[in-house]
Amino acid sequence: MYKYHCLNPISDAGISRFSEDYQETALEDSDVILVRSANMHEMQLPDNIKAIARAGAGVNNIPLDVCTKKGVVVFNTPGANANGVKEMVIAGMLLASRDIVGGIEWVEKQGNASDIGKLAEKQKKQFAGCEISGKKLGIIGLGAIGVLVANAATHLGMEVYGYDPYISVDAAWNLSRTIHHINDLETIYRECDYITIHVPLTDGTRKMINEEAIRHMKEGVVLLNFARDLLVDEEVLVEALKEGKVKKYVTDFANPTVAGTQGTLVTPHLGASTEESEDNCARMAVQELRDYLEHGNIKNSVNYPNCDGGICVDAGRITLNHKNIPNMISQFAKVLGDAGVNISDMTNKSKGDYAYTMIDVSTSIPESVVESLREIEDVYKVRIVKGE
Ligand SMILES: NC(=O)c1ccc[n+]([C@@H]2O[C@H](COP(=O)([O-])OP(=O)(O)OC[C@H]3O[C@@H](n4cnc5c(N)ncnc54)[C@H](O)[C@@H]3O)[C@@H](O)[C@H]2O)c1
Ligand SMILES: O=C(O)CC[C@@H](O)C(=O)O
Repeated sequence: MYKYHCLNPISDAGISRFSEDYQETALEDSDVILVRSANMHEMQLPDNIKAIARAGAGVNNIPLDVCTKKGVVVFNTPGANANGVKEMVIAGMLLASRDIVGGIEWVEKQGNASDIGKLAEKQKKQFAGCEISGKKLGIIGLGAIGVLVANAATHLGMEVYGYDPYISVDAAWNLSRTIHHINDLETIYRECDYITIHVPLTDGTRKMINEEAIRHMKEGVVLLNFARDLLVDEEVLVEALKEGKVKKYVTDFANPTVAGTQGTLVTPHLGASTEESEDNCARMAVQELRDYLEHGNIKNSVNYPNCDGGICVDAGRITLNHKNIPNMISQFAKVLGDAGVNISDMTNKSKGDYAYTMIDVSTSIPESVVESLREIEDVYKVRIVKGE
């Protein structure tokens, strides 16, 4: 029986894909964790945890270093909620361009006034705005969301400038040919009427929209942030809103600095809150966990390499999460050889400083072998996937 624990509500479209061999349990008893935005940084991770699946894209709520050194594989669900966010970004650009919200509120205030139609015609000019068609949109980060926003904005008549020095081949293939590929952020800042940011929050991207960046932007620019609030120096941004340098700040992250501040349009982290996105993320997350628990396969991990050994057809399968340093494989082979365990297949993959080894064997695996493998320095986790 495998055991899972959910730190946030996870769509039943995914949970229902756990077979009868799975049971929801308390954190301390579980093998794997499903999470959305719950902050895990202060959490004590029980030793039995083997994997965490983030039903979403951003993993800044998960202590990756701690997990990696405990041999805990962290998955996310790339692209599964990208369409939901894309639609919010388009809505954000429209809401920032025309005072639709102000207009709706005005009508609500009139109640059932009999002359409301006449009044509306008189008052409507205060809610007028501009169209997005023909304007320049700068997109920072051309991943799953950035590409969808770029293509949709192009179809809405915008001229799109895209910046992503690390763009993946897949993303590049999916990008409309009409998009200007920009190699420096200054061009985006100088040229664009709307700028939207779609990069992960890391030490390298924290506060990338700072005083200097804003200084280079066009007067009256609209800034959209559906990625993470800490990407923007919001203290500086609020000043820029007061001065009119930035016309509107559309953000999906409510916090005391921006909530209720003049010039902001703030939503409560709604980007991925659609039935479709929640279902897609949950389905992908559960699939990743099952493939890892049942077969030892890794797909879409942010801290360990992809590894696909399919279904084990031999007597046993052992997996090891370890440091990516010389002499590890020979130590594993020696332990198995000394115990008379024959290796029938072996895969070793690495990602940066960390590696994952999958060994299929043609005989059963004695407990003493597992213990010896665990004793090897810089081995973080040893798992018998099959053949105990
Ligand atoms: N508001 C929401 O509900 C919501 C939903 C999904 C994702 N997000 C946030 O949006 C982020 C992006 O999501 P995604 O699905 O597009 O992720 P993704 O991984 O598909 O794309 C991120 C892109 O950013 C690029 N990048 C990284 N550093 C960069 C830099 N310094 N400059 C320019 N580009 C850089 C990467 O090369 C990649 O192409 C997530 O990390 C998450 O924080 C928010
Ligand atoms: O789970 C959510 O609602 C938000 C997800 C989003 O922030 C993400 O990074 O994918």
